[in-house]
Amino acid sequence: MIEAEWWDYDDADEMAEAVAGDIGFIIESALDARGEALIAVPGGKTPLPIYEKLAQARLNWKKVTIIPTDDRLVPLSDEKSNVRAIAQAFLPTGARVFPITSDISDYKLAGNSANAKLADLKFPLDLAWLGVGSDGHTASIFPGPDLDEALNSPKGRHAVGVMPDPLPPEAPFARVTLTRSAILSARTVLITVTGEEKKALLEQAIEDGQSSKLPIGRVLAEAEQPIDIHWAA
Ligand SMILES: O=C1O[C@H](COP(=O)(O)O)[C@@H](O)[C@H](O)[C@H]1O
Repeated sequence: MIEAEWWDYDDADEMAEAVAGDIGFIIESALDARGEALIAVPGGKTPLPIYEKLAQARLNWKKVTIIPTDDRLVPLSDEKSNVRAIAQAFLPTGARVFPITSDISDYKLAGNSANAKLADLKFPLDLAWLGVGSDGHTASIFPGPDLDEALNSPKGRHAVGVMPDPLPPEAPFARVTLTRSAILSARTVLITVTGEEKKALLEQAIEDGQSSKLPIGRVLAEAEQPIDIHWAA
């Protein structure tokens, strides 16, 4: 049974303020408890105003490592690169922004390389912050030949390479993504979405649970922790 708590806002600005406050608190608690924080943040467009607010928080950013939940296999200079937007927002704070892609075009090898890079970090994540695509993907867990590996890789396998099928028109690239086990081992899991369409999709995915056809439903179905879902119209 998925335990989800919804937080509704009138607009994206109000949501950005509230979510940045919550994430700031999560980071501060991790710094107090362990002296460092490791968080994964989504790419795409929805999180951009939240990055901006969060980057204004007064935190000991030098002890914070930020990784993308997933990335597109494009050069770091490409505006579709998730880590590029994360770096633009957070490098000025002094945080460590950790790319999970490299210059490897074979997506399976790129996934292995991301997994090897992530072995240098201290999991579990303090936060897995997820977005949801209008097709129901989350991170870069998509329908296609790699769905099973992304969902069912064993504990300790943090990342895999994926080829979405169909390719999403807004960013038609092979990807690397955190696995479901890496996401769900996080101390906190938080979702941000906007718009009525994604709200309805997420409600249906939660209701369907294990039998959901959508990656977000399949990920959440295995969650043992309560999930906070922040939604703005
Ligand atoms: O391609 C991606 O899409 C999802 C959703 O992005 P959004 O702009 O529709 O919120 C995102 O969470 C993921 O990280 C990204 O690679």
